[in-house]
Amino acid sequence: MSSVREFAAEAAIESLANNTSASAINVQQVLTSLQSISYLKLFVTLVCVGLVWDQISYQTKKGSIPGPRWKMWPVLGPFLESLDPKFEEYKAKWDAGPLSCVSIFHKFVVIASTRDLARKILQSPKYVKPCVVDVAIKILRPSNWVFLDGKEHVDYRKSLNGLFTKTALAQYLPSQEQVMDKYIEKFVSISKDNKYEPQVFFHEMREIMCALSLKAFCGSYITEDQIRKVADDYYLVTAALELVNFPIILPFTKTWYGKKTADMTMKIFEQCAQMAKDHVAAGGEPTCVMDAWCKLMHDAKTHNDENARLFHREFSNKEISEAIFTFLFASQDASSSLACWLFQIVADRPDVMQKIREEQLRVRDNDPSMPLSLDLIDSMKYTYMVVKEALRYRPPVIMVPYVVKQKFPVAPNYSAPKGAMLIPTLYPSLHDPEVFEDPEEFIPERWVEGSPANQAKKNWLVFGSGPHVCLGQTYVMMTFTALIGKFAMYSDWEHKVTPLSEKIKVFATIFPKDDLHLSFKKRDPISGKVEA
Ligand code: HEM
Repeated sequence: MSSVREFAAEAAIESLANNTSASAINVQQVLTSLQSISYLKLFVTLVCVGLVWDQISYQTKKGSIPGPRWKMWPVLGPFLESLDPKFEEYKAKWDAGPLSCVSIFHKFVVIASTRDLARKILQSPKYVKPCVVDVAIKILRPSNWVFLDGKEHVDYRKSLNGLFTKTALAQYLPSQEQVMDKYIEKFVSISKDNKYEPQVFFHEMREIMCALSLKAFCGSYITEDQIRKVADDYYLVTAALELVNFPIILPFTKTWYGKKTADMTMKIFEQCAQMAKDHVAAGGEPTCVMDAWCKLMHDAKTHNDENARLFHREFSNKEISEAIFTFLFASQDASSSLACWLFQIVADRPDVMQKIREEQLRVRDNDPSMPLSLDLIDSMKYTYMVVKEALRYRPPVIMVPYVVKQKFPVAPNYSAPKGAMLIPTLYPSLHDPEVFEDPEEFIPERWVEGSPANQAKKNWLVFGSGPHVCLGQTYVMMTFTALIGKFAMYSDWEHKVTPLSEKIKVFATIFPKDDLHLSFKKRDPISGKVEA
């Protein structure tokens, strides 16, 4: 350390010595003062310079937008708050102004709370790209398509869109219906074991969502044991990818367990991908996403149109497994959030439950055993509106973090600096009183065709907008309409309302703060008789 100080002193002397003779006197002074600085003084000086620099940098980036006057914790900022995010604190930020800011560690974060600013950001791939925590790249692997940007991303996305069209989704329905039937039985059985006393159902909701996704993605190639294992362990991936996490994967930490789970799951997906390739090569019809992908590759060999050209190369098992993992990753938390709110709200609103039941029997001509199909789901207009309203009322994804690639003139009076995190918020536009009368009320009928809500397409930001708009949105609407319809016919569930039921807990997405207390009983869909 002392040699560093001496070197600094000598360097200072050398450069100054080249100047005038007046400076030569100063050289002596500088040398003397540098040599007399104690280690402690040097350290304190450096810290002070760092802190002042940190504040100046914050003020420059902040400009005129609302945010803490000073970085309260000069370096840490509201790091501790971000470890335990509170919905009310986010809401206060959105209410602070169309743009507001905060600083966490060295990261400067700008939050955009209006519909138009959110849309502008989501639709400006020239200036921004999705922001992921460092550890996500390690867990999802750097080779994953989801990290592509610009044209490369757009091209890859085109090849995936075909897996989630309505026609493609219809092929996955039979396997999904099996899962729905199984879980109706399972939820009743769990409740029976607990003497039909309401109990926490948060974990069960996550499990059914995982099982539904895995069946849709991998069909019969994934075994019941594998589904159970992935469903049991998946929360380790969510925990590893929290916004604030240690960027290096150390053994036995959250991120280490998350990576282990992700690797285990992708290994299973790789095996399934090979089975799907074999099935399609043998002339089999698609029954899951993997089959559909292999079929597109297979059919592309004999076609040369624009769509077929996207599949003129062989996607490896590893590549397919990584992409399928991103589908699970993107769907699991958001779908579980929607499931929790939907089951809670429908139980709390007997009028809504009754209308769903009436419709479910009507569209099936009073034959509850009629299998799910695209046309059948399309005819469930009221049930669809219930799902849509649940998504508006409690949008699972409230904000989507992006990172600024180059200085972005996001508003006439403000440019977001390169490297800043820019977060468009989705919640405020879905609770905008100008568009949604009584926005804090759950009103499925607001979505009837031609209504103001239905016409305000720009406010429908539940699934984002622009090049990264949710790939699974049609899947979500179809799956949940079918799911809540079947549960309403074949089961009767009770929700225990607690003071925390309507309060929002933020855990990647949003959940009822009391973790949802439910109890399910078997119900005869025709007579409506409930088993005691
Ligand atoms: C209720 C359930 C869901 C909600 C609320 C939701 C919402 C979102 C949102 C807000 C985004 C970011 C959009 C943007 O940046 O503009 C997104 C992206 C994405 N979602 Fe979903 N999602 C849900 C379920 C699903 C499901 C089931 C799948 C897969 C089957 C899926 C696949 C994806 C993918 C792959 C992306 C990234 C797309 C890209 O970067 O090109 N999501 N989703």
